[in-house]
Amino acid sequence: MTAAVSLQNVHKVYNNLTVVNDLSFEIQAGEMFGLLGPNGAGKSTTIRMLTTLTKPTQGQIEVAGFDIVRQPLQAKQNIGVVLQQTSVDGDLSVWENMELHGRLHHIRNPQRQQLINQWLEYVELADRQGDLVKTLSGGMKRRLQIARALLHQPQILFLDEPTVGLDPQTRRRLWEIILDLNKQGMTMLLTTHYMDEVEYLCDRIGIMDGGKLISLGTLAQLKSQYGEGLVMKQVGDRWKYLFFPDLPQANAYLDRQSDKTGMMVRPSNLEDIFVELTGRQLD
Ligand SMILES: Nc1ncnc2c1ncn2[C@@H]1O[C@H](COP(=O)(O)OP(=O)(O)OP(=O)(O)O)[C@@H](O)[C@H]1O
Repeated sequence: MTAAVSLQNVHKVYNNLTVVNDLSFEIQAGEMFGLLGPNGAGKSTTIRMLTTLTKPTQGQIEVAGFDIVRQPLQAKQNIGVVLQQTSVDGDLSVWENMELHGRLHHIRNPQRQQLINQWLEYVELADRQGDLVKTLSGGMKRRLQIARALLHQPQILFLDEPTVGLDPQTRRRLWEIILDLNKQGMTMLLTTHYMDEVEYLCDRIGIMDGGKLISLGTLAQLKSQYGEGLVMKQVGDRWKYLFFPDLPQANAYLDRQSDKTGMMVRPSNLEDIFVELTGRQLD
């Protein structure tokens, strides 16, 4: 497999503050990669560098085989971007937003019209094509952003917190779209605060904290690294977590305790691993 995205020793410094600190990882073609981390971890800054919106202070980034500093235009032609702030123009119609993006990417007619139709159908917005974007719901705006990001047929899609602020049903609908695109071969990187989102969607997970990548692997790898069985022990008003390689060993530990008050056993999950790694809960 070829690396679709590659970061080598990437740093980003704002006003003497290092917000991305020596980040190195690769995303393979066709992979769905999730960057998870608390507020301020550096996820958005990483996505902004990967999508050429800001330059790394140090280090090398290649996207679709192009260096993002030396070949930003070629890199941009190969990526689609859905950022946190809904960046679709509310005073233009759905169709006009797509049309504008198509023109900016020099997609000629009739292909432009055909692609606009195709992607609006795909995200189920064809019947709203004449409506002003400001009349759409949050979920519809996000679907429009995705359709627009796909219009120039990128190989890699970057999604910065794609489901933040959406109701559970709308999140599910977006997840289905994201999974379907990935099934069609799209390489994806998404950032999120939500554990269930990465557990459901991502092949591999990178956990960031304080600008650093503190863990990287599949969910199964992370669980086997930290332990699949968990004993929770109440100490005062806090829970102490004890990891065990598997559930039977966690149960065996509990059985050996003469006083089991305030203790319980369960399989570990990503959130437990995150808390263990960072000492913090996610929002
Ligand atoms: N343009 C900027 N100038 C100065 N500092 C910045 C700038 N952009 C981001 N930062 C700082 O960089 C750090 C990382 O921010 P970033 O937005 O990348 O984190 P994040 O993991 O995406 O957080 P969130 O989940 O809240 O979006 C923060 O301390 C933030 O204040």
